[in-house]
Amino acid sequence: MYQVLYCLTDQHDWRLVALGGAVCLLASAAAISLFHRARAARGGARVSWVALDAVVAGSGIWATHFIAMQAYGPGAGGAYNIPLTVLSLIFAIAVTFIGLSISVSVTRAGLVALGGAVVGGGVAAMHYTGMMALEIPAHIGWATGTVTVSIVLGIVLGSFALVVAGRRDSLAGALGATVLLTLAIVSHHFTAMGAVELRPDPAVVISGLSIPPASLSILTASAAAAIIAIALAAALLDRRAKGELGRQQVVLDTALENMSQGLCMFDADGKIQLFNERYAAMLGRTDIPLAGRLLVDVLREEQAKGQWQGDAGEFFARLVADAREGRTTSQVVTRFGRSIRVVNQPMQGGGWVATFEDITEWLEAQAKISHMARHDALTNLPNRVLFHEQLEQGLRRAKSGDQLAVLCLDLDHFKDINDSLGHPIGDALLKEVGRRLKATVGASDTVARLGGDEFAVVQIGRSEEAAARALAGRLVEVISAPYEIDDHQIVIGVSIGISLSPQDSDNPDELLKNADLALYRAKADGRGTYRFFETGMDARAQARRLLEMDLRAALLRDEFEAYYQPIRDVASGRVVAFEALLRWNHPQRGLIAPINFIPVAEETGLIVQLGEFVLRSACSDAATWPDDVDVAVNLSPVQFKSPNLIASVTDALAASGLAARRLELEITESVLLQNSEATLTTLHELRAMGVRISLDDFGTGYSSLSYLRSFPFDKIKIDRSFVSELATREDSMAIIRAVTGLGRSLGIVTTAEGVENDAQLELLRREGCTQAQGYLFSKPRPASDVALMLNRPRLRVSA
Ligand SMILES: Nc1nc2c(ncn2[C@@H]2O[C@@H]3COP(=O)(O)O[C@H]4[C@@H](O)[C@H](n5cnc6c(=O)[nH]c(N)nc65)O[C@@H]4COP(=O)(O)O[C@H]3[C@H]2O)c(=O)[nH]1
Repeated sequence: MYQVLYCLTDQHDWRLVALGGAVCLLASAAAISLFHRARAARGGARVSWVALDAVVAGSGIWATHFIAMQAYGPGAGGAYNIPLTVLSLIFAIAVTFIGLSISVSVTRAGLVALGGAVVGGGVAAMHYTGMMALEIPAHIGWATGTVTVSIVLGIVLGSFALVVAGRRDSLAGALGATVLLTLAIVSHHFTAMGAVELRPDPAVVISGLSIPPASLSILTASAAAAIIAIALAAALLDRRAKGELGRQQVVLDTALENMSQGLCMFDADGKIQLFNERYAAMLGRTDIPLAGRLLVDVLREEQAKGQWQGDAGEFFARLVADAREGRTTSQVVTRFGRSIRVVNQPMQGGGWVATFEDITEWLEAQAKISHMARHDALTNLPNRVLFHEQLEQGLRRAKSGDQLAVLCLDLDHFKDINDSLGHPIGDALLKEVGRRLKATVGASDTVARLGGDEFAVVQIGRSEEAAARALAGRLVEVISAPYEIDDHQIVIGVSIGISLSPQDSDNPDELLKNADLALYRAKADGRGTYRFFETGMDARAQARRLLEMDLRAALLRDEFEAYYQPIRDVASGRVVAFEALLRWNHPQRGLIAPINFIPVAEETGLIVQLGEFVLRSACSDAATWPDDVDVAVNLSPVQFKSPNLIASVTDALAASGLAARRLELEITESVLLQNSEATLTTLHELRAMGVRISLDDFGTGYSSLSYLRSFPFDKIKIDRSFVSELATREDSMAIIRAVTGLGRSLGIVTTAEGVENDAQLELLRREGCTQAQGYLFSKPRPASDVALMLNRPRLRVSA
């Protein structure tokens, strides 16, 4: 130590030492700056930066050494061997290049230090080669211990210098590293110089291949100038790079702050490295310091404020572990009433980026879409899709003991309301029906609208027939109560079909189908009622479907024919008219009576075509009869719903040339039951054409008498059930008496149907009945038999 101090103070020119130190500091600063650039670069660019760095550092070490040697008094008389001087420069640059290459490409502090040690070794290699180049008239000896210390100093301080430089690219880091590298070079040099032991020997000859100190001064000055130039260029480049970096930073900041998502970047330890304001705002972390903090500390702080629940440590550890194992995780969390989707994406080299997206509106829209897909828009009741799911769910529960009933509901003649009062009223009615249904069923039952005027109910947990029956009865009653919609009083009935689980099936589709079949039955049985599913309904429905297909084919194949039954004047016995009765000449089944196909024809609408056929046939047949013989044709209620009725009557009359007064149309009370306003208008129009209107099957309805007031009928036809019971039931006699009396006083013709014997005819004559019709005179017969029926008073031959 003393030796080194002595060497410094007594053997060196301080001004030159200061100059060497300055050159060394400058070169170190440039070297560290270039080291940072090299670390930031990749591939070929990095190699170039390292090479430049090695040239600057190597030249700096070399220049420092030779400037310091100028300051070394004992060496003043000597010269420098050229090859060794050059070799020392090559050593300085080459070894530094190796050391820098190591430190630049690694992150582990140990390896960075190794690179620094190599650089320190380079300083020593340069120094001792440079000393070997010194040629003075003396022998140079070395104090081994001091030599070792000088090498260790260079290596250790060199390591420190690069470790500090590698830690971070900051001004403080750069300054620290510069000082350490300068110290490494300077301390090595002067310690090594302290190890020199000169033994003067004038016999030592200076070789011819040496450079005099004056020339070396020029060389070292050039090297120093080159270093300064390179240092300036590096500083400039550094500045430009920093400027570019700054601009990129601004762009990045702008992008980050204008993102609709929140973003936060964490390092491998879970420390917050970067975040945007949206992140802080979304998670309510605007008043908490975030930058550089461990996420777990932030969470704990929030927890203390009551803004975060859970085990912060465990949550944090899981996040760090997921990132370490390269797992991308995603979850939806709720913060301040908002739903936020968080995605944690691991980064290469450790750490993760978390993005936060507010998906509240998106989730709401999703929920709305899913609601719309499973609910009916008008009534907001579950639709067929959801109903099916609920039914399945109910059945699953039923399997564990509970039982259930499916009720299918259909509003009676809803189409009439829609057609006559308009769709807005129809819609309002459906809504109200839905509301009433919901209000009537039990809390655990479900109501759905399956479409149109079809509703369904699942009664859960109570499958006994009695419970389903009670509910169905209640529903019929509740739905049938009058509705007040937009100043319209509406009355509508409902038909209900019921199937039970597990009795009828435990399969949702089958239960629905069975309830539907039962509904079909309820409708066929007169509507406004409910029916339970029974085995065999399926077969009946199947038979109906076959019949429907058969009917359509029969229409095309012309298998229908009008038969005629005479109607006689009771007083004179004269045939005054014939009633047209439809028959189906089935190729396999023979002659089929209307009771077997008219209901299906009415349900399917085929009755309109059939009715037109009968009208045409009856009119053209009647046109061939005597002028005083009329023809009566039955009209179905369904035909009154068709807008073509008036036109088809007009056409039939026109085509046949039959006088309208000879045509009699028979309608039943059920025609007047439906949309009476429109029906009455049609009836009046027909009447205005000269056609006569009869009220058929009188006495079988609920308020036959009241219908007589609603329209001025030309004829009342007393139902054959009263005639057949004339002799046995007094009330039948009383009814016939009342009807004939009523007819007389109103000036309406009365016709008794189903007269089968003389006794009945005699009683009817006594009561003043105008006309009679029945097997007593003839069964319905084909048109070809009309002449026969006109000429013979009684024709018992059956048809
Ligand atoms: N037991 C008994 N029955 C008698 C007697 N006299 C007549 N009948 C039957 O009573 C029915 C009278 O016709 P309806 O009441 O209008 O009842 C008709 C009518 O409502 C309907 N119908 C028949 N043809 C047509 C048609 O062309 N169009 C429409 N819409 N309905 C028709 O089918 C019903 C049944 O017709 P049919 O089977 O031909 O039955 C006829 C006739 O054969 C009798 O003395 N004893």
